[in-house]
Amino acid sequence: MSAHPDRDILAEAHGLGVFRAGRWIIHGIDLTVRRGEIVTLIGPNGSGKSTTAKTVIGLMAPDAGTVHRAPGLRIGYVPQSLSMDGTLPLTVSRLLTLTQRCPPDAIRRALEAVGIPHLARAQVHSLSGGEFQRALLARAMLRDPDLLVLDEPVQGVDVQGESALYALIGRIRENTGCGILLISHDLHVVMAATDTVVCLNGHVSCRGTPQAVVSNPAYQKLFGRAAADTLAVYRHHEHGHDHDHDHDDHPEPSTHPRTEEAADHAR
Ligand SMILES: Nc1ncnc2c1ncn2[C@@H]1O[C@H](COP(=O)(O)OP(=O)(O)OP(=O)(O)O)[C@@H](O)[C@H]1O
Repeated sequence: MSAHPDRDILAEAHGLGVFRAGRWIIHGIDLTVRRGEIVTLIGPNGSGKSTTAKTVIGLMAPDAGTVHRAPGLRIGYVPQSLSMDGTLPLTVSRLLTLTQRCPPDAIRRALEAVGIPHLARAQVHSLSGGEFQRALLARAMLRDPDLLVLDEPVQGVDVQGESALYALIGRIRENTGCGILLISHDLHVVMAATDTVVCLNGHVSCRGTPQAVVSNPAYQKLFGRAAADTLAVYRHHEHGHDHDHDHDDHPEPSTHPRTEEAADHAR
């Protein structure tokens, strides 16, 4: 973390609330993403992860609270789903330039960065799930974002592919210094790759480092059996990697290792 943490803030939300169809689908959410930090929103289906992310980046207007974004902030966003007509001929290169103009060299570099330079001319509908997610990531990176927002980036990807994608996301953070807001409802893989986990259930149930969150009763209550499994996996993971982490080859988490329980006033 730099000596000027406030200058590193890319986006910050206070007391965020979104009211739809007669109810608060999220409320009272505080969230900060800093340069070089990976923040992961986890929570069950319908817990408000996508709504929170969309509000933070300005795609949705909040009905309560405030959002501050750094002036001139460049955002790369990979939405949860992208409906595409499978019959439409569309190459990967063209997918990358549908909504933005960029030179062939930039396309090549973006595809290289996500490990699929050989697929530039492939048809999008022929890609595997993992290749498609990588292509979407390349598309978001073409904007040279300060803040990369990835809504369920590993959906449709097998377990091995998942780890590879999270490793890639970690490398993107290290190589570009961007901040990353990740959304996920899977637990252990994403948590290991994260600085700060925010556990949502309409409101913030708990937050902190992955270590702090997995031990938090609010997290365990929200995820039940899956939480216990994560705890076991995470401890195993941590233990298994202790010796590697003696050398300072991983950046320190960029937020304080705190665990915070919000008042449980949901709904
Ligand atoms: N425009 C809307 N009008 C009414 N309800 C909405 C609207 N948008 C979202 N919701 C509801 O708000 C809740 C939160 O939705 P959101 O997509 O943010 O959840 P999520 O945590 O991302 O879920 P998932 O894990 O299933 O992707 C859901 O119950 C959803 O049905």
